[in-house]
Amino acid sequence: MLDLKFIRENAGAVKHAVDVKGVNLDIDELLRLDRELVDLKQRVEAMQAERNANAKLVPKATPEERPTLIQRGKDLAEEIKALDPALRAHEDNLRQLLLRVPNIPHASVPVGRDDSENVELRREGQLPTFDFTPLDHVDLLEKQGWSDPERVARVSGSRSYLLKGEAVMLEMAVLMFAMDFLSGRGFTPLSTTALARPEAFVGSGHFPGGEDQVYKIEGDELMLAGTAEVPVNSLYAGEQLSLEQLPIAYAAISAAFRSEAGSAGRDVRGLIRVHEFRKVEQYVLCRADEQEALDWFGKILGNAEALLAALELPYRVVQNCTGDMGAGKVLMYDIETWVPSEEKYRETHSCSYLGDWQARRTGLRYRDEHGKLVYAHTLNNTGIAAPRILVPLLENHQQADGTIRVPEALRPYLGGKAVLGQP
Ligand SMILES: Nc1ncnc2c1ncn2[C@@H]1O[C@H](COS(=O)(=O)NC(=O)[C@@H](N)CO)[C@@H](O)[C@H]1O
Repeated sequence: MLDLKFIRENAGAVKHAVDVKGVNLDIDELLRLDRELVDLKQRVEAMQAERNANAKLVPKATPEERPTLIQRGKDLAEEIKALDPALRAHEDNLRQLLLRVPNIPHASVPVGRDDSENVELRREGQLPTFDFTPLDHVDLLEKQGWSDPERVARVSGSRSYLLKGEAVMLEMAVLMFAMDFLSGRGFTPLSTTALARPEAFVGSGHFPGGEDQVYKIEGDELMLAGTAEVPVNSLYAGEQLSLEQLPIAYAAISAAFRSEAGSAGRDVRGLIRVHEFRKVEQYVLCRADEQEALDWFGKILGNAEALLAALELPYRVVQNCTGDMGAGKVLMYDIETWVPSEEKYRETHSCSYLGDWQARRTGLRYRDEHGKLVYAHTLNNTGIAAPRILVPLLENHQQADGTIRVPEALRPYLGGKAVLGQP
């Protein structure tokens, strides 16, 4: 959400953001509604002023004048009350529109319609060469008896997954490694629920618009978040944080649930796109200072890159174009990790800076050095998401006999093993 004053004074920039982000919103309609609401509020204030002035006359009035004055006071009270529904309706309509206003993209963001126009910034790591025919992750899991896709599909349908044996230890090892790594870099570990109230989805910016991605619970207002970003972003909603409490930096591990509505037919095989997964999420809440926030952007991006480097996985960093960054982002980079079986880089991390757009809709404020209440800036990036990360992990480190070489960094989490699986 942007400041209404900012929208009034920068309608052109906001309309440009609406246009380049492909948001379906009429800013002129919003500004018209805003003006109507201002007029309505001024009318009510004028009537209240008249009513107050009128009330002061009553004690000084003569017995003849008093009834008229008292009646006038009652009439004014009725007229003010009669305007209430219109005032409330206008405020609600305006808020609904404000929640849809996109953030202004950073000057460096390439204008584009969709992910095909994202810009590759750099590639890191050597692509693997195999002197044998490599298997894809589904066949590797099958070969090692680490999966049971038919049985789990019978119980839990498509986009479900079950890991068995050492693949389970690998999944937990990579998540624990990420938590260890991030807490070593000053991120406070959190283990959070994925359950959250609808307001938390509004606060993060997933609502309005992303309702169809979220699993709801019959008869319960709580919903299942697709990322710990949703509950974590609302932990401090409505509080007045102190400067001493900032910056807040969390490494939050949670389950993540996604309906993947609209993804029919995409990535239906294997572990890339499932309904429930686990994610270690990097979340930062800092002062409303773009330079400090951009430094944090570099840190959380760098953390993810360092994790991938430690896992000895080749990847590339892309900058998301305006059409593939979502309404709330100022700046967004995806990290895509090499998947040999597809001979493609596939997204494994998504790093975002949202300015005060989330803070404004969540109510995340702090008292600055002048004692002024200021909306904070927020950022987030994936630390590690499993099982998706297992796809490049298994495929890049597979050996000719179908066993998996364990990257050095993970060995301490796997009892020192250098290889997983049986030849
Ligand atoms: N359906 C899914 N199945 C498995 N992994 C997924 C799924 N959806 C997303 N992920 C993983 O979660 C990561 C982050 O998801 S995201 O929507 O791109 N971004 C966020 O959720 C942000 N909060 C940053 O983590 C993705 O890069 C991917 O690695």
